[in-house]
Amino acid sequence: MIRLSANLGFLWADRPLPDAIHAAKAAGFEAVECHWPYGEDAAAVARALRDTGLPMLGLNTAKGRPGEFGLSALPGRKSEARDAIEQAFDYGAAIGAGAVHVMAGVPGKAPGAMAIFHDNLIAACDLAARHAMTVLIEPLNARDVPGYLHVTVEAAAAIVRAVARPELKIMFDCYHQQIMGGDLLRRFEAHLGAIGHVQFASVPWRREPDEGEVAYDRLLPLLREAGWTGFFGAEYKPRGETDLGLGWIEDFRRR
Ligand SMILES: O=C(O)C(=O)[C@H](O)CO
Ligand SMILES: [Mg+2]
Repeated sequence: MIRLSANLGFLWADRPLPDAIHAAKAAGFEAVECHWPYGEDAAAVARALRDTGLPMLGLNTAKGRPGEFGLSALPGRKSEARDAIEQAFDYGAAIGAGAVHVMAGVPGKAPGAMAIFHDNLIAACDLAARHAMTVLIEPLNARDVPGYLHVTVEAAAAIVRAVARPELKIMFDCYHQQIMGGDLLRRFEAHLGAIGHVQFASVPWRREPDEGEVAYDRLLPLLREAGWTGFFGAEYKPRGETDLGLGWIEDFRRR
């Protein structure tokens, strides 16, 4: 059985987060995840999670200034990066989230960026160990986010190996990795042991998974057969009202 998580950074994004959590429950999702919930009252979010029984899988560290996509690999921004990591763990712990996605940012060719990211990931892993949470890093495709520190699952896996902490895992977003070379099943299998979450959306439009070049109704069962036992995060930008585009769920569940 495919277990689905609703990414509330995109789905029902026009609603306050507690309302979006209830909408996800009503639509049949079994978990939720979010992007940057910091403007929302954590107690209200925690209450909605309790009332619906949905786990909150994760949240992102702050993006920084417009266009930055994170702070954790940027030279000269250490205190902001550490504040963003602490903020994510504080908020995540308050709502019982499972993971923090530490966003690296777009250092381009800045010297030392990888070493800076490494140090910040160690700090994040220390917090994760204290809160029994996971740290995720997510390779983002180079077309949408030019200059992002790591754009392929292979690059993310090299970082995971170098940091060598059990708390650190990869967010394998099929949308980004299809754009960065495809061959999704084989690349997923090669890195399964290092993967901590999976997301999906149509390619190239990043909309509902019932369109585009990837047959997710077939791919997700194959990822499960390959050994993935976790949730699949629906992280797409709805074509219109979120509720009107959910027909794909029924089809996927039959698989
Ligand atoms: O963009 C993505 O794919 C993500 O999962 C992150 O939350 C960053 O927006
Ligand atoms: Mg993603």
